[in-house]
Amino acid sequence: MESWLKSCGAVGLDDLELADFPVTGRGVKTLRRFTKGERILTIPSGILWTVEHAYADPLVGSVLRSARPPLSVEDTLATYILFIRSRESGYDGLRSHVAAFPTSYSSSLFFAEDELEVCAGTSLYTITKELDRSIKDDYRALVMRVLAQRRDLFPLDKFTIEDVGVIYYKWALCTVWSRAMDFVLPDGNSIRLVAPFADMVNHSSEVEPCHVYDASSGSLSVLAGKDYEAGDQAFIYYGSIPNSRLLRLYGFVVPGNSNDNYDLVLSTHPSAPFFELKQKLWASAGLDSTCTISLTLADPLPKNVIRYLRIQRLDESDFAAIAHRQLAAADEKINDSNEVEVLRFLVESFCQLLDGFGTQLEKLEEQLAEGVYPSGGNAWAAAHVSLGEQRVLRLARKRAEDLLSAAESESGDVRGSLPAMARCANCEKDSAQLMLCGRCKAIPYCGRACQVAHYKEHKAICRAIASKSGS
Ligand SMILES: C[S@@+](CC[C@H](N)C(=O)[O-])C[C@H]1O[C@@H](n2cnc3c(N)ncnc32)[C@H](O)[C@@H]1O
Repeated sequence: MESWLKSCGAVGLDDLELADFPVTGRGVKTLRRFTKGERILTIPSGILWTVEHAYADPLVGSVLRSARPPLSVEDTLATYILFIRSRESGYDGLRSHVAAFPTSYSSSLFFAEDELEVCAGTSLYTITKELDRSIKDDYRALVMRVLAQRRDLFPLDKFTIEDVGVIYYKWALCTVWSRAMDFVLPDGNSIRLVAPFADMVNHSSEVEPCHVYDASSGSLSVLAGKDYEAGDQAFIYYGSIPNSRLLRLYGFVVPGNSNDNYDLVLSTHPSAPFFELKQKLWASAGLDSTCTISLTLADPLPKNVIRYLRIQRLDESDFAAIAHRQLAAADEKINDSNEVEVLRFLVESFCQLLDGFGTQLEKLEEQLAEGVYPSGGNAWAAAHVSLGEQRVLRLARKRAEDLLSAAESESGDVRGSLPAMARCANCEKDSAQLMLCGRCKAIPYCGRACQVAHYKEHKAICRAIASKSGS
């Protein structure tokens, strides 16, 4: 591959070589000192893998171009890679690059059931399962749209025998996910490319972003993201990516990843009361009736979550009261009861989400410390994804609990003392004989039967309040 790259004008290969390193596996070794910012490697336009290059291919270009509906960028690249891989002659340079791709990947897509189970409750768990299903459908659609149209270019034994084909297709997708680089062009469009040899450079969060695409020449360069001594591994920065995404796309995790997050999906059914009015309010607050908000370690409870819920939980009397004023950003609380309701709902929701994790945070930490999951293995990586998401959610819950305490004391709705004429939380009957839940001492019931009937709904918030008050 190196001689092909040099003959095509690649610059920098004499000062670099491929080598095996602990943790990252194969990577690029520097053979001399480099100062931060210095150019290490340039791969010229002609030998990059892009959609344009695939479209320009004399054999397969027109097939890819004419697919209807058009193929996605990743399907175009994956199909082109599969096509090159299947050639027995010609395309020597590209074939030498394909021959250097890993033969298997450690993306969560390839995890055994019990390995994936370790991160049950995470977004990775759900997405991986969905992806596994959708890849089979996508492959069938690809066969119909492209592969079966030209058996001469896509031979049956390598492409269209269902099980074999799906395995090849998954491999090609993982190749694109783990090796492609994305850039925004000066005209605002974006480009996804795979650059031979530059795609051998591993990720480190300790280097500055240092791979650049020159739109005028169409070449890809890697600069030194820090100072290197001869013999050091050269790195690039793949991006601020949480472990869930790293594991799905690249097949590795960074323990204690500061980019870990939890994608909170907020949605409201269109049959909900006042849905259209609420939809307008969400739009004026820059939100949508269904939105995904990323909770992060740095900002575990973004304002948009509360903005969304303030609007979602407006009732008839709120609408009457706010009709005369603009509720544009929902930045300020709407009224005391709405605020308390929003925050109680949030605390409860976070408790339920946390309850949904297959293995709780403390248990995972204990298992990792005891070496239950072999370091660097699939289950170990899945455990780190779960840890990251649970840590973010716990911070979010704590933030919501603190806000709830403040809102309750402001509104006079302080837990622990029964307001006059309070109602049973289950049957909502007024009663002078109400008793409080013995554990959280916050929620009133008219009797044991109602307390038992309400337990399923109550248990999450009960646990949260009780753990906060130490009972
Ligand atoms: C762009 S390729 C880099 C070259 C790759 N190591 C190879 O041998 O082809 C990306 C893949 O390298 C590995 N990798 C990159 N950075 C890593 C890191 N910091 N820790 C562990 N594996 C890493 C992952 O397998 C990832 O999918």
